[in-house]
Amino acid sequence: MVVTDHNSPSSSPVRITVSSSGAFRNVGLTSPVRRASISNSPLSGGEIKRLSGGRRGSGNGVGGGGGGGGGRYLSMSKEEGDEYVAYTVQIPPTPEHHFMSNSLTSPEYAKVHGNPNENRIKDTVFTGGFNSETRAHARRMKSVEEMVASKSKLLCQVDGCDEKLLDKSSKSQCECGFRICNECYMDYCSSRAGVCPGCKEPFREAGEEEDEDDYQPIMSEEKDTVNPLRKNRGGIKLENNFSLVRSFKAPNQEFDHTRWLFETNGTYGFGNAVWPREGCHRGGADNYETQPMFNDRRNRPLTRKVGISAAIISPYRLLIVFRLVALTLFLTWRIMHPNQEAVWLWLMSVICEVWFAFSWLLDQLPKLCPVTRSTDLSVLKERFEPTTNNPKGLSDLPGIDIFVSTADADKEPPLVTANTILSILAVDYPVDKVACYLSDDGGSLVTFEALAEAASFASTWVPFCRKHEIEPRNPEAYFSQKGDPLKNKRRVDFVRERRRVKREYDEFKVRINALPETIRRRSDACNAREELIAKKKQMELGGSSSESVKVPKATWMSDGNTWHGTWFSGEEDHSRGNHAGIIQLMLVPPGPECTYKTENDPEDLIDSRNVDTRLPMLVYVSREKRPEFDHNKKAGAMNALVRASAIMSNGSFILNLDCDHYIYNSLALKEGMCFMLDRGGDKICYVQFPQRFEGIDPSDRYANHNTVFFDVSMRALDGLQGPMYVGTGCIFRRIALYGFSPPRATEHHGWFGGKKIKFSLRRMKKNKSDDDAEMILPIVDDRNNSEADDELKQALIPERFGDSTYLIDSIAVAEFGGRLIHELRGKGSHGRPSGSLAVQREPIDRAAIEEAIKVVTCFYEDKTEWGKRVGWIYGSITEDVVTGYRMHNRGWRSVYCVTKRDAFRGTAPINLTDRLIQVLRWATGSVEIFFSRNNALFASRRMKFLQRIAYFNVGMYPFTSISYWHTASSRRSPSSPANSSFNL
Ligand SMILES: O=c1ccn([C@@H]2O[C@H](COP(=O)(O)OP(=O)(O)O[C@H]3O[C@H](CO)[C@@H](O)[C@H](O)[C@H]3O)[C@@H](O)[C@H]2O)c(=O)[nH]1
Ligand SMILES: [Mn+2]
Repeated sequence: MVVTDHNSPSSSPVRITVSSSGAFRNVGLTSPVRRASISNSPLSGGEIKRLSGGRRGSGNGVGGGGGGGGGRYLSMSKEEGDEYVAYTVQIPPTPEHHFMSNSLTSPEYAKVHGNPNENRIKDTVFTGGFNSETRAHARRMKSVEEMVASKSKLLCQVDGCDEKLLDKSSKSQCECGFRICNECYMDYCSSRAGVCPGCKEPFREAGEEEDEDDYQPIMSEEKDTVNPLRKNRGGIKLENNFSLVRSFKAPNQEFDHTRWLFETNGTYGFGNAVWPREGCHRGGADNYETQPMFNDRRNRPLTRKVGISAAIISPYRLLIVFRLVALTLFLTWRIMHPNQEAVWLWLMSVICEVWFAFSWLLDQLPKLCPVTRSTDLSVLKERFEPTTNNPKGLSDLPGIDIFVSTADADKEPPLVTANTILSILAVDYPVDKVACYLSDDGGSLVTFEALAEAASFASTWVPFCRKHEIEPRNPEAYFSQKGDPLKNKRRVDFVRERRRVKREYDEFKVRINALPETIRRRSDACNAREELIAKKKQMELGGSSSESVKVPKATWMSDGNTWHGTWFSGEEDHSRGNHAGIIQLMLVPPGPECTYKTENDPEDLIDSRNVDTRLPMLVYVSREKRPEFDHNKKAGAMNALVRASAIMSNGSFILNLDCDHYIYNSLALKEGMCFMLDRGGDKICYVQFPQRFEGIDPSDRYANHNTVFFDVSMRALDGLQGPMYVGTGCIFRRIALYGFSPPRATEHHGWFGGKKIKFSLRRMKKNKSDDDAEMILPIVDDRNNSEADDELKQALIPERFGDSTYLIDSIAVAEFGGRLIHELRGKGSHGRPSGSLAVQREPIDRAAIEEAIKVVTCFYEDKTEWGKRVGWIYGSITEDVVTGYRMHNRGWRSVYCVTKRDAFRGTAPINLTDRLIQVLRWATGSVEIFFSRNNALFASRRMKFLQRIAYFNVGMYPFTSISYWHTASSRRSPSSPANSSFNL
């Protein structure tokens, strides 16, 4: 492996200026192409840091990765090394972190080591945020826990009350589990605005939203069962005003939640922000002496499930029944009336028809209970984002790593990839929580330099998008949009700045499109020079000038180095499928606080005062490729990114995008996170978004839109524990990708899975025999450390994840970041204190980058479970379906997130050949699934019956083609009895 440092004037692709002194770093980028304004500036000297994995030394045996990092780096110059040392992998200072690493043992920590709660208070609780917990709050939490422990289960837990619980049922009044007798409950309701003394939240009934549909009450438009409030509890009368719900349909027939919420008494659970609950305060009609409690809104769910109206679904179900009856009658008739003259043909036709009927049934059954969902971004903002009171506060949202895959710079134009990257860099999510990784399987310099160009252009584009709320944030798509660009734009400088940015983008486009030519010319010149030097040397050594010298035709980078990836000439070690691993940090992780320009520099294209100019971290990764290894296509590329990102940013969630799918709705990430962070979200392994396509002819002649699949089947599957993973546009929970099991699951026993058994996996005893199938999450519990310690060691054995300790250490941190906040966590899972993620990301140090290089080498996966149980699953060319299937098999659920404005948009093959190849590939993948252990016939009990049928059908559908083929070919002969075949 090589570390190259260069100080060549004005020609480096990226110049990263880092102040080595403190926490604040400036990211300065100059364009890779020399432009007058830049090369004149005093800052034009540049340096580039690139680490690349070289060919494994012959002495290094396969699997001998232990010494993988050692001695393979050239030294870096001192100061630059120091700058890198200033970075370390982001590990929020959580109790778990202290447990994992001993480097952070402050004396303070040591003092309180014995008390994990104390520890939590010291290190992770931040004061000041609108919704963040205060130290006092955390203390109270602790005391509540003590109280729970000390008091008998049947007595009221309110201090100073020893009343027996009147309601003998085991349920407590509030979901926090705080038990309270009826009298105290009444007291708290009337005098203290209905706040539970346990959790300091308005009372919410325990078990109100448990399991099966536990993260949202089903809200069906016909049944007004929206509000699970008990209407007459202890004399509290609640006005029944729910009939209003019916009228809250927007003109486009969609249910208007905001109106419903604010214009009725409908509440999201207990404690509505707008209407003080009746009966909860004294006084008569004008009893508004209690301020509406806006804090109560944290009890509103982030998402809701909306049942599809019976007016639509009932006729549909009826139709299915009707068709089923007709089919049965028809088939009986067919079988009863054999054609004696052509028995064989008749038999074949009947078989085909039965098959059609069967596959139709397989297709229809899983569609019986579709759902739609909606999210509430305002709740997300209130709960996790800094507020107007504290605008400088850090966001409490978990980190997301975004993976973009590209494989071939010829087939996947770099301009498209660059645009995708720009749409990601401008996404509306806390900047320091986003990290973008581009996986370049081609190892192409064109892609590399296109990415550097994109990083440079982003410093104009991203602030422009933020300032004027541009949608979509893909410049190509934005500038080619039809319609008035001025719509909804209020700022006076919009027109001028748009014009400037457009001009800049046009130049950017020209540069990107010229890249192959630029690089070729540059390389030719460099190669000619090298040849000349070689010749000179040969002459000096006494050779004749006529003798030709062999100089490899290298591809040259703009900084005067040969490229580590593939060369145009395809030399050995520099060809597709045989090149070193490369990791380049294009944009360093941003600081935690918004950086605004203080004065307006006339040189700047846009006036970015009051606009955050930070850019998210951006990394170029090209994994090592050697001919003797199987690279497993996209799945392999993604797994390399999973590992590299675990070390460099370790976001608890991962978004996967193909290079041709860009973010069309800048709020998409937040929409997806609503599901992950809502009550019950800890059971969700991924949120799949529909794939939408652009540039398809209006008649969609090759059925690129797949409307039935994306708008019917997937919605239907959403009602059956979750849609399949179908590739691009999917947010994963990192630990689900690591192969862990969900915190709790439901098993479906008996015929058609009618009997449900719910259990919590994390509390399960360890004496499970089929350990092979099960991987329990290594929860680091604050209470019983020793036991967790064992479990952790067991689950994280290097045989599973490979021998990178960095990677293994990062797992618990990723798990912590994906937890729900305490108030929302469900049974059997662990929460995190709210505010615990509002910490500064720790910088990346050089060792981390070295480690990241190590984990993208070919041999890292040898003798590990990557691709078998961990990460994207290998062995099928439709890796996506299998990967999702395995997760569902473990009991995870998934969610289908259809947003009003498409979340992502992409391009699809628009010529017949490409489309056929694509469809053939999918069908081949399906057949592979059918004949593998991933056939849904062998699915676990944690899958619902209909869900299994849906997965079974995935493996089954290609076989229908045989029947089609038979029917079609027998139809050609006019005398064929199969002419009467019905047409589905
Ligand atoms: O060796 C490879 C091959 C492909 N890819 C990437 O994988 C993605 C998907 O490949 P593509 O040929 O575009 O397949 P599509 O049929 O368009 O993609 C759909 O089907 C694939 C499964 O067959 C899924 O992986 C995709 O997410 C899904 O969008 C692209 O971004 C490629 O760059 C790699 O990174 N490495
Ligand atoms: Mn594609």
